[in-house]
Amino acid sequence: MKLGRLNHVGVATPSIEASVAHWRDVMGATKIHEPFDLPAQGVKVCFVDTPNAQIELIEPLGADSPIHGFLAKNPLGGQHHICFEVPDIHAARDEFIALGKRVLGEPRIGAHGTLIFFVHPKDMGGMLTEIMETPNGNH
Ligand SMILES: CC[C@H](C(=O)O)C(=O)SCCNC(=O)CCNC(=O)[C@H](O)C(C)(C)COP(=O)(O)OP(=O)(O)OC[C@H]1O[C@@H](n2cnc3c(N)ncnc32)[C@H](O)[C@@H]1OP(=O)(O)O
Ligand SMILES: [Co+2]
Repeated sequence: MKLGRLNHVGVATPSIEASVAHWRDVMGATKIHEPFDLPAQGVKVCFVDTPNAQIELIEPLGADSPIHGFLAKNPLGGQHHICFEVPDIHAARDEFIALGKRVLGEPRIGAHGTLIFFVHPKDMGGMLTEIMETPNGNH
């Protein structure tokens, strides 16, 4: 596996509105994007730019949201996943499977509009890991 660029740190929250106030007023984030719903992934998303990466705030959307369990255990929310870029999402998926890691589902379109998949935290040292195909032109 050739580690690519850190694209974002996923932070689960019960309230994007409250978290935006924290990242703006406490952390001094200068660029907070408009929140948007991602119903296919069961989350509402808001990107907060940092000087060298991005915070991806995620709030549950719908009864089947995959982050309800996390928030039940962590009511304040917190660091949920980390996302790295790869040039070839299918080759990366095959590599993780060959390494015996549990890849969760097929590659699907994520919040940045490119294909993503997740690797189970229990196979990744406790860190839910998202792999994302590098957006066009940023190889
Ligand atoms: C895709 C749009 C956007 C993007 O960037 O493009 C996003 O990133 S959206 C992010 C939200 N979507 C996902 O997280 C999808 C992948 N996640 C899952 O399929 C589940 O969350 C899963 C399978 C990782 C955990 O599901 P759940 O919490 O319902 O299962 P368990 O309670 O049985 O958990 C099993 C075990 O794992 C521990 N766990 C759960 N979540 C995390 C986490 N985020 N980081 C670390 N560990 C986690 C949980 O505590 C359990 O451990 P145990 O010791 O057995 O209690
Ligand atoms: Co993410």
